[in-house]
Amino acid sequence: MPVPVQSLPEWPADVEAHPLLVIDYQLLKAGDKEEIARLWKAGTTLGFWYLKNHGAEQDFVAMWGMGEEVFELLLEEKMGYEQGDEGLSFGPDPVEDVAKDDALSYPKVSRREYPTVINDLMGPVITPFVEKGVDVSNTLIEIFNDKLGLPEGTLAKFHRRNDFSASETRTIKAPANLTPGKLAIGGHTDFGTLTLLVDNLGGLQVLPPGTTEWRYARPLPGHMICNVGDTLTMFSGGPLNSNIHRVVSPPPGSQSKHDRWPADDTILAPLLESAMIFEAYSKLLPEVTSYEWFTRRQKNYRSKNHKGAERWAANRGTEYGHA
Ligand SMILES: O=C(O)CCC(=O)C(=O)O
Ligand SMILES: [Fe+2]
Repeated sequence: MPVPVQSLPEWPADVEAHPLLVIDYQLLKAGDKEEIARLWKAGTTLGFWYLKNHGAEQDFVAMWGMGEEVFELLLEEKMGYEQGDEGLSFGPDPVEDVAKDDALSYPKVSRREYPTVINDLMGPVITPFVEKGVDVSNTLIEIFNDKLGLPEGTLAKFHRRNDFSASETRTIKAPANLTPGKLAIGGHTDFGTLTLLVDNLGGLQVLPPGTTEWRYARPLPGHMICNVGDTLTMFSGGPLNSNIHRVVSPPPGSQSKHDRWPADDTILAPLLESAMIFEAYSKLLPEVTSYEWFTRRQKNYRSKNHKGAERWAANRGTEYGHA
């Protein structure tokens, strides 16, 4: 039987973690200028921050439980719902991805079908998590819009709740007691506008800008870890930082004895409007739509599409400042 999240071992005292700014969602909602300035600082430096008081704390627990049920499915059953090699990642491979569009329209199918176990958990677990994720993302996006000096609603136009996008919720399992020193996920940047991450155990590491040492970003109970994705870096012309990160396994200390369950809600879509941003952006990156950006990266992850040594670069993001 899995150990309840509330009883998991705490972060080991002898393992150092990188401090992230803690941002209070309720203060952001209330328009608190200092908190908004701290969010901007987090977004333009490391590009990672904690978010507290977001109201989704119980949904975290439900999502981790959802992972446990789904990953008990036989592989053959899951492969019947495989994502394919065309560049979109909804479906099990070997993570469980559910499109935001399907979670919000359930029981109407918008993008694809899912195994019964997912359908059964859509209403009670997945849809409420996605609803909250979309609300949080849209609040953060509105603040960044303002701080970037864009006309009101500019970024929002590219993140309309009911417009199709590559936004999805993703659940990944890293089983307990893995061989130490392995990378669960290699160094990468995220595709989307924002990622909202809910980890039950450690493993996530960031490479702070201008340094060469990977540092743990430890999960804090009840907090999301939010990060800027490639799309927001591109929209902003550079200042909002989609920072490189990775996941090492197993989790540190006695946490290593437990299955690791990250779930995240990733939001993606395109933009370009303010003259200031446009100029900075055109120096940084050639013009590309979010669909092209996402599908290029996702497609080139797939082993069927590997073409020798150049495949690694083919699925990279903004790590090297170019597309
Ligand atoms: O598992 C984690 O903590 C991070 C996962 C991640 O980086 C991703 O899904 O893009
Ligand atoms: Fe990531």
